[in-house]
Amino acid sequence: MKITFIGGGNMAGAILAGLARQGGHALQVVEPDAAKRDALARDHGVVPLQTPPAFAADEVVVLAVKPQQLKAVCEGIADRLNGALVLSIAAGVRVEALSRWLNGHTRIVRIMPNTPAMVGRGVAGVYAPQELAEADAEAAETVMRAVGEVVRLADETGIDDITAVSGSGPAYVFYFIEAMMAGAVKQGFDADTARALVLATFDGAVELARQSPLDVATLRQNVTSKGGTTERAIARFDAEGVKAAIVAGMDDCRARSIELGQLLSQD
Ligand SMILES: NC(=O)C1=CN([C@@H]2O[C@H](COP(=O)(O)OP(=O)(O)OC[C@H]3O[C@@H](n4cnc5c(N)ncnc54)[C@H](OP(=O)(O)O)[C@@H]3O)[C@@H](O)[C@H]2O)C=CC1
Ligand SMILES: O=C(O)[C@@H]1CCC=N1
Repeated sequence: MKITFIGGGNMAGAILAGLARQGGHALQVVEPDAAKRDALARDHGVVPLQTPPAFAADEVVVLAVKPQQLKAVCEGIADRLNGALVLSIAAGVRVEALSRWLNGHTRIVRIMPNTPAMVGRGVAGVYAPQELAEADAEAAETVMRAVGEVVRLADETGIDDITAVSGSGPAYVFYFIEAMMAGAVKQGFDADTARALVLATFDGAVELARQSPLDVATLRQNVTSKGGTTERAIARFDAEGVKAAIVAGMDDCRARSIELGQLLSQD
């Protein structure tokens, strides 16, 4: 597949790294920042471009700029698409607005990826409007399957839902890792050892959760001996409302996705 990314930032870089590793694709990136462009060319063999080329109907264009940059980018490529399949990874912005900005273009699929795509362990939600040819939806899934798992979403609101879970989710996990590393350093470990201990703990716990027939709550209870040490830690987390704060933060994340869509789709 010939795939051109418009925007070569964090998320595009992660997907391009995965696609390049898989091989077999002709990859291009349009990115104003020369340093980012050159790094993608050097590290992943992506053809760097300063301005969008003319596309063809058998090509894929991935819109990978910030939601606030999307309208200008769409208007800039609308008359160069020539029927190409457009995949938007932007948070919030709905198909209806994209289509309007792209002069009525309808071959549009929305995707909510996440940055572990960089190491082939992403999770992406894919929403294709019902009117779209199934082959286009499958093409979008094929692109994302190169860098991880894919979940097909029946409704566009599913993109808001999945943004709160897996799209933004890696940041929640890194936040928890950061907190545990800070805690480990406080116990006296040097930063490198703290990092190694915490990452190994995450790795092991996730793998155990994946392989075990027990549910996650039971696995947690199995660590938590009555009157023991873990119980104290969890009691403090509960008293500080950690779990409730995470759930509320995810609600806020989803609400921001909807808000972004409403704010940016008005133009
Ligand atoms: N980061 C993430 O984990 C995820 C991000 N997304 C979505 O991906 C999109 C990109 O996010 P992210 O990668 O984090 O953002 P970045 O800011 O890292 O990437 C956007 C890139 O687009 C470049 N750009 C700006 N204007 C243009 C233009 N006219 N033509 C081409 N390139 C342009 C920017 O350059 P400059 O910096 O010079 O402006 C920047 O390098 C967003 O819409 C976001 O919602 C979705 C899922 C996860
Ligand atoms: O924070 C954001 O807006 C983007 C979308 C999902 C992850 N990062």
